Amino acid sequence: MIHCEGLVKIFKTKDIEVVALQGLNLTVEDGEMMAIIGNSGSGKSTLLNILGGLDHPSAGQVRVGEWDLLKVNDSELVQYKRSTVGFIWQNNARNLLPYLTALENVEMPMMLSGKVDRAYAKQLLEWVGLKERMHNKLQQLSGGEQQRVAIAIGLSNRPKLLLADEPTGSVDTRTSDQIMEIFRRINREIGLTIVIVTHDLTLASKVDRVVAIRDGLTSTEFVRRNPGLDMASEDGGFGKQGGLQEVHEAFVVVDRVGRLQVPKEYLEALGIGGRATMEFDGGKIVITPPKLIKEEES
Ligand SMILES: Nc1ncnc2c1ncn2[C@@H]1O[C@H](COP(=O)(O)OP(=O)(O)OP(=O)(O)O)[C@@H](O)[C@H]1O
Repeated sequence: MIHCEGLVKIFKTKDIEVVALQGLNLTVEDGEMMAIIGNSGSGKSTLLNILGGLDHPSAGQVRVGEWDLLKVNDSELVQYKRSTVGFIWQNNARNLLPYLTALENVEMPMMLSGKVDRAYAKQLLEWVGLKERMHNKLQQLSGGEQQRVAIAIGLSNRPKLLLADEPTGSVDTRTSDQIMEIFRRINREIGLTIVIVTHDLTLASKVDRVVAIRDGLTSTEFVRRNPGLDMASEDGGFGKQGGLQEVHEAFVVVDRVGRLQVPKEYLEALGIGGRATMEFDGGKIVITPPKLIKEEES
């Protein structure tokens, strides 16, 4: 579904350039539900905005389905956004219209794209657990319910890919669990590919694969040890404390030409700056601080 290779995004302002993505590689399979984690400023939203067609990449490759997002023109991009991708933001509910009902809010974007499908709008609200509340005005719904209306809207154009940026960032744990349950269901039942950006490791531990971004590059991948395990139980089947390392195996990402990212903490601990020594001992690759030439000579 998604294929990024060497993806670069540079933001240029008057006097500075920020390289937000520095040659990022990422592949997401059709029907996969995965999460992207990373510190603030690591490039997560930049990546999501590019995948959502909201921002243009600077260089590299980025394909979503049949679309080449580096090459699309403006009218193709409109088509891409209408036909392929759905978006959910942390504060999506803020963009809803308080004086319209939940159902009317879901129908609104359908109207803007020229085709209202009331039966589908109702089905979406049923999927997100708002069957009984679809005729209530938005202002009569709780924050969590409004976020679920926003999810229904994100699905209203029947996307093939759903992008969610901190979708549970401003809701309580119960609503957060409900939202993850909705994602899981639509992922299973209609095979929708879902990419979730989050800071929340508990949330991330509920998906099969988590990709960590550091400084605009994919650095580590966490793959679930037991993907067959039923995730429907309250704690995702992992115990309440199910952190990433407990549930997933961590792999460092090595790109096609052999580049990998060594965590800054490791480098600092060993005092490695611009250079290091690398040795292959037949079973391991060992990176050590460079030996001083003087030492070698003595
Ligand atoms: N429009 C912009 N103009 C200039 N710099 C930008 C712009 N958008 C993002 N950046 C910079 O790009 C880098 C990556 O930002 P991005 O928002 O993608 O990070 P993030 O991982 O989503 O962070 P957060 O978790 O805080 O949302 C940051 O250094 C940020 O300051």
